[in-house]
Amino acid sequence: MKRIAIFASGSGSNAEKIAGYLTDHPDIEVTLILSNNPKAGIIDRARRGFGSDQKLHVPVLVFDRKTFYESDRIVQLLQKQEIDLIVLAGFMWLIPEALVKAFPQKMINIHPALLPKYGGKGMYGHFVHEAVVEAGELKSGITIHYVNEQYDEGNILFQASCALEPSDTPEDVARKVQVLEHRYYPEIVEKVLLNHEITNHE
Ligand SMILES: Nc1nc2c(c(=O)[nH]1)N[C@@H](CN(C=O)c1ccc(C(=O)N[C@@H](CCC(=O)O)C(=O)O)cc1)CN2
Ligand SMILES: NCC(=O)N[C@@H]1O[C@H](COP(=O)([O-])[O-])[C@@H](O)[C@H]1O
Repeated sequence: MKRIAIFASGSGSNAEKIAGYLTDHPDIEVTLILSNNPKAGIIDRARRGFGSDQKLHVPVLVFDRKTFYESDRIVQLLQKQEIDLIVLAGFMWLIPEALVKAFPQKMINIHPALLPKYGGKGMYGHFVHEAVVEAGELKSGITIHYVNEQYDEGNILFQASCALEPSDTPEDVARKVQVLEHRYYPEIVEKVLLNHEITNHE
């Protein structure tokens, strides 16, 4: 059984889609959800349960900055739980080097733009879509990549794009990008764990 830990800071719609997609999967389970935000929406989603019958209940761990950056508690916990893949799904802090090195090529992230453009520090959530609109881009999309020590610079696994209209607002872009996220992230997580081939949908 392959075991996944999901990190999320906010609403958790991607985490929920992944957990729902993998409910009753014969070879993969979502073992733990972790968040740096005690008010994150993912906490309520986990409390309600995942899957069509909301019967999948996944433990949630909330941690603070001191624990995350000044202790090895999170690394120790993930190693003890024999996590095979760490999935960042709207996690908003920099993963420290110790955690990156403890899980080499075993940590992926989804970014709501076509990297390498519109990535790096400060590029998260609506800031990304505002920059895309400001630049007059006529397409955006998603990038799923391995995580290294820097923001958004890990090897790219998958990209999918969507067309934009000149009249699109950042909110319109966010909606179009979220459709791609929910469509592809669960499948890419599964393919990474099962070593299945991944092809782009640009
Ligand atoms: N070591 C890594 N850590 C993280 C990565 C990564 O690629 N390597 N990806 C991010 C996710 N992300 C974009 O996909 C991202 C998230 C947040 C930020 C950012 O600028 N954060 C702010 C703090 C925001 C907050 O406290 O709410 C900041 O660092 O000032 C950039 C990119 C997850 N971690
Ligand atoms: N740079 C990181 C970043 O901006 N990540 C983005 O945060 C959102 C989380 O939504 P969710 O909480 O509903 O899954 C997603 O759009 C994800 O791509």
